[in-house]
Amino acid sequence: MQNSTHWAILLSNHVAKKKFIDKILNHEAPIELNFFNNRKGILFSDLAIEDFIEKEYQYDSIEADPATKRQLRTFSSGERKKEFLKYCIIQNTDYIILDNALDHLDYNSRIELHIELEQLSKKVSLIQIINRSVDIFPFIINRRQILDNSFKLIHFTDLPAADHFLLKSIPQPLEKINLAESNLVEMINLNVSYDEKPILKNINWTIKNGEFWQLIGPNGSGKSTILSLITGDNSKGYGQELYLFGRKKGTGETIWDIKKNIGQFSTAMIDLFQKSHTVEQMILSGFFNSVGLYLQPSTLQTKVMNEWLEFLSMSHLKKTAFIHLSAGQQRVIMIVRAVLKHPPLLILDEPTEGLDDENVSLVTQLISALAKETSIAIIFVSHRKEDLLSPNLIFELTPKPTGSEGRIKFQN
Ligand SMILES: Nc1ncnc2c1ncn2[C@@H]1O[C@H](COP(=O)(O)OP(=O)(O)OP(=O)(O)O)[C@@H](O)[C@H]1O
Repeated sequence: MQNSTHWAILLSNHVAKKKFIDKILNHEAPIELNFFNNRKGILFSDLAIEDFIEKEYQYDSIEADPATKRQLRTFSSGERKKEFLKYCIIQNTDYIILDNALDHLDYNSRIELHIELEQLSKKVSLIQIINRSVDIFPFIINRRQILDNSFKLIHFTDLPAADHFLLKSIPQPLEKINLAESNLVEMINLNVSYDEKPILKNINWTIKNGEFWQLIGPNGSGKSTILSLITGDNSKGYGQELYLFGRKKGTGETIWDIKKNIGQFSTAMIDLFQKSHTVEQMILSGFFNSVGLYLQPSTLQTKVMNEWLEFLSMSHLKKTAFIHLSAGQQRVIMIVRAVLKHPPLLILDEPTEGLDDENVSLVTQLISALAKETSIAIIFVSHRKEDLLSPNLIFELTPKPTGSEGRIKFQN
């Protein structure tokens, strides 16, 4: 297989990625890629993985790797990628489209996948679709970028990251949530196992007011599990030394007693919203903790919403449908929705995954401003080190056969 059959294509978030990928798979690739038009391909992407999980669930079957005796949904997000790649390889297609293959993978898994794909490139053509230029595999020499839905392939240039906002101060909340406790979360010797498989072992972690944490750990080390304990969504916290906002878990609190103190963002949350809502409706719904705006906002609430839009230099987009925003703008609006009330704790689960360089800059500037200008404690979960973000503390999970151990890796 000649190297000339491998392509890296950098897509801006303005490009309708699915449509572009479907064109290639349906033998309608643009001229430069017409090598693929009479060949059979398969898509390796998060969406393809989700479809696969749906199929396994529907038929109660194990399709990806029968040897594991486990359905794909029972794996962590990183583990799922590895399993699904094995499945793609055994389908023996002429080419594989790798859609943001490195997203959600930890550092070592990225290196492993890189080596594996370089080997694989000797047997099968690869089309790497990426949003971030740093992710391009060095062994792929054909590099192009696409900036809009004309799907025109142009030669690759580095786009400068733009400064978007931050000329003003973060808008203040209507009321401050005052907590007597400075320890927002306290875990003492916390253990979690699933079906007798130990996941977390003797975790000791205290999160205080205003701290900016990054939570790291390899795929499957238990990051999502820890977050679900903090948000009150995981029942494994009962009967353990887990204190959330000054109260021991399982002492008669409601889920709302916990959740009212937390703002949360994960990419999966975007799917919960009707995208036809306008930007202002999306932000205002944060006052009512509703998925959509069903109550009339007060004058003061509207004033705060306007202040946020001004802060973001997005006032002109107020009446725009959320769906028409760029992916980065959508995330910024979702994060604003989560922090309107300046909750004591903000949880950001991989907020930059899938974004292009320009939108990463937009989102990281907002997070950085929240960390610097407010007393909101932040837990930022990411496998990437973002240049614009400087968490004060890093909590690292290290997998062991007896369950992941946790430690503070960095403190400044
Ligand atoms: N409901 C469940 N039943 C059985 N096993 C589970 C369940 N939820 C998670 N696990 C397992 O617990 C381990 C930790 O998963 P978790 O999703 O917390 O890891 P993670 O660090 O967030 O991974 P990633 O970086 O890949 O997202 C994994 O081995 C996963 O397969």
